[in-house]
Amino acid sequence: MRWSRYFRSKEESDGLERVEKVVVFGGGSFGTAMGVSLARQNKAGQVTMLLRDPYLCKDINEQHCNTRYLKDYELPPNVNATTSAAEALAGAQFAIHAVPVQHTRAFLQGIKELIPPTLPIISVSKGIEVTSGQLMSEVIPSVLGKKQPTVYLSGPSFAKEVMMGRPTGIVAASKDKALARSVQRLFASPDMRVNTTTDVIGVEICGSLKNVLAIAAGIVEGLDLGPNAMAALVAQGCSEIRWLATKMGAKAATISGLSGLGDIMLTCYGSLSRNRTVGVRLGRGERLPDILASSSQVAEGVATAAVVVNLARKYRVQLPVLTAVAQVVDGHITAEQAVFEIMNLPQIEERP
Ligand SMILES: NC(=O)C1=CN([C@@H]2O[C@H](COP(=O)(O)OP(=O)(O)OC[C@H]3O[C@@H](n4cnc5c(N)ncnc54)[C@H](O)[C@@H]3O)[C@@H](O)[C@H]2O)C=CC1
Ligand SMILES: O=C(CO)COP(=O)(O)O
Repeated sequence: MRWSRYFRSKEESDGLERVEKVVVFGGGSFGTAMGVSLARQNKAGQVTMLLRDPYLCKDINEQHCNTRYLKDYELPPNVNATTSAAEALAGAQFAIHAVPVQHTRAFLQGIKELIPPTLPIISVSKGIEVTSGQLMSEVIPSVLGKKQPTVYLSGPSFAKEVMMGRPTGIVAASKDKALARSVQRLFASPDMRVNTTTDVIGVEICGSLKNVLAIAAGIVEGLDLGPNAMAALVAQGCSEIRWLATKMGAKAATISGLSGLGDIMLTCYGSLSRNRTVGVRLGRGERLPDILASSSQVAEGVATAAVVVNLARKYRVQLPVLTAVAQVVDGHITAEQAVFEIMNLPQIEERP
């Protein structure tokens, strides 16, 4: 970066050091990690997490530890937690929304009277609401109104790595360019690079579908099919995501960027992925209800898989891998049958 640009961006970031309070909706691993990332670089600011569980609040406030989701990490002193939405929202200048997609509507409906109409909501949740087929960029405005400022933050970013301060690159997507730049400056740090884009749909659909593809990658791992199969599967999955995302209006640069290819690679190959882990266990022959019952963390791809079938129909695209995941998840076929069916599809010419 040229020095002149460095100093310009420094000036802008100094402005955001005046952010005194950020509220985090949801006290799981990613809400905590992103809140901590902000708290570390702005020690004079306050990060307040809004949780449902008073015992977890007590641990966060007294032991400075999220004992349920990230028990191996100490939280900075300027991170606190409350179960009171009024207390959490009072004076907040940004809200990070990290409640799982399927619970977002009910959660926001419950607190919407307390959310100021000018408060920017930064959604980090990745998935599609099953009941409506909507992305977060549709769900949030449908509850809070179209005028609520919103940004969608996505990209390859495991919560634990963010907690460890490892270098991470993400994308802030908003139709409001100035707001996307504010969020870029808010999160940018020596550990975190943040790109901006106006391609909200691209960022959101890639972030949602990569979770479904990661389940497929886990299945290949669990069935021990080997690296040839894994590479073929991930390449096919990338094509399917590109076909659907393009029809939905996503830009090519988004699909090949951090929130597309970047997050596909992380989630399909990274052992920290919950979606991939669900796939590994399915591939090893475990039943989905048992897998879900034994995990306290959300794997958004399980719910999103169900919606993919409708999207394939609506946008008239064939998505053999992604729809096979849906069939395995809903118990129609086993993981072995899915592999057999995909391998026995007609041989084809490469498609653009
Ligand atoms: N963990 C990660 O590495 C990353 C997660 N994400 C996304 O962030 C979102 C949140 O994920 P995590 O924090 O990892 O999940 P998590 O499973 O660690 O925690 C989920 C949190 O949501 C809360 N919650 C669940 N149902 C709720 C309800 N009805 N009302 C209010 N709160 C509720 C839980 O109590 C918990 O605090 C997901 O959409 C995920 O895809 C995005 C990037 C990375
Ligand atoms: O979205 C993620 C990383 O970018 C996290 O993936 P999992 O939800 O599969 O753990």
